[in-house]
Amino acid sequence: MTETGLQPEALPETVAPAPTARDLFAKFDPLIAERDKLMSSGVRDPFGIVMEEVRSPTTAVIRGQETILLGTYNYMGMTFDPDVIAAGKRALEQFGSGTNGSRMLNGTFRDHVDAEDALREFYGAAHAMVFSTGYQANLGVISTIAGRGEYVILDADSHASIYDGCKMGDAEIVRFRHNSVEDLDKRLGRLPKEPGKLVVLEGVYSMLGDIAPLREMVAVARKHGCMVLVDEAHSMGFFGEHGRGVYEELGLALGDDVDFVIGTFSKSVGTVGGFCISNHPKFEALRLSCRPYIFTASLPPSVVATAATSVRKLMHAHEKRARLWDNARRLHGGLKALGFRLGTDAPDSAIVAVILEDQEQAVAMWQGLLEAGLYVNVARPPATPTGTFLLRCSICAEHSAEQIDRVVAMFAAAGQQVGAIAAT
Ligand SMILES: Cc1ncc(COP(=O)(O)O)c(C=O)c1O
Repeated sequence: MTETGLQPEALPETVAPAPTARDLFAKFDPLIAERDKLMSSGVRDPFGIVMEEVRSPTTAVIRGQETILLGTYNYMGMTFDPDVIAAGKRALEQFGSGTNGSRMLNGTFRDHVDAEDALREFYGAAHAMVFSTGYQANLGVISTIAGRGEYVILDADSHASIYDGCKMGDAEIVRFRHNSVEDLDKRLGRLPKEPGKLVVLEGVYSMLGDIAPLREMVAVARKHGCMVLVDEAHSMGFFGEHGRGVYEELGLALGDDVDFVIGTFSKSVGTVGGFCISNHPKFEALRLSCRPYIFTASLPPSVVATAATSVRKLMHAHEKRARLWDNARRLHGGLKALGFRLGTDAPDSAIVAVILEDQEQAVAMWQGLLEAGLYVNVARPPATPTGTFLLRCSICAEHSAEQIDRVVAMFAAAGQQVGAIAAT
């Protein structure tokens, strides 16, 4: 007798082999091969470099070496602001390290309400809603606002969070050619008149650092009866008189021209979190319907306290804004003079993207810069348009002119070494 009580002779003669699990990771083989290729070409950290020590908004220790940071989105250098740090410490001590719950349940603390007040002040807006990240803000707002039978119309070069927000919702998705007002007009003209439509734009597109022709885009969107959402992730703090973004810079108004502004705390604000602001009278209904707002824990009070302090300081950061633009012009001019092809002709963005021929050249130059003590971002498809390989620099108001000059010299040496520019 066996343990189960079956006689051995009662077992079927052949036992079908237990099915083995189909390996769901097989589809990742090409990615793994690419990672191995990168590593064999000398890239030590294909999953991102490690910041061993960060000493200021513009310097860190990477691979044991003091390195200039030119590839973070710390545009306004708020991460080491003493008032911001003090606010975080106060909230940490007062409320503990986390909220343990959703904003809808136990996760709204006084500092969350205060961060939303700070955003309303900053934008002069009626409503503000804080999310755990900017990614979730796009995911939640786009997927909730544009529903079944309606349309969401987006720029082909939109950020992944915008694409994912569209995919998560039930609306029909229509893409138009990057920054093309004519194409937007043409595509909107083909859609039925009745259904609700949401046009989603970005103030600054983060790969090439180019600015959207928002005035013309909004005029076209309104002509076709569309609502407009603008993601100002890469412009908040330094575009427009109050630092509200490209829409403010171009003289557009919240409400009349733009219905929703999406932003993030992870760039100029210098912490983490996302938000949406609006003057729409029914905006607060999103708190009851937006899944990425409801079904996740709220940000720790220390994080939203740093955000609120930073946002209020950014309202008056006129000197910092001026320094950031000086730095942007200095870097743009320096790299252009060396003969690099840049993402935009005009120095009107805090992102300066150097366009390279291929992945090998981009990776080799990125490595050369890192070894010389400079960190920039390397970007390639699918994050960039097909066939575009970039070394992306993002400027900080706290970079000194001397640091920018050193950066230009490092680009000259590394660019000559890989043949991206002619040797002098
Ligand atoms: C245009 C844009 N929107 C949204 C986000 C997401 O922001 P967060 O880092 O807060 O998730 C990013 C981040 O890179 C972005 O570039």
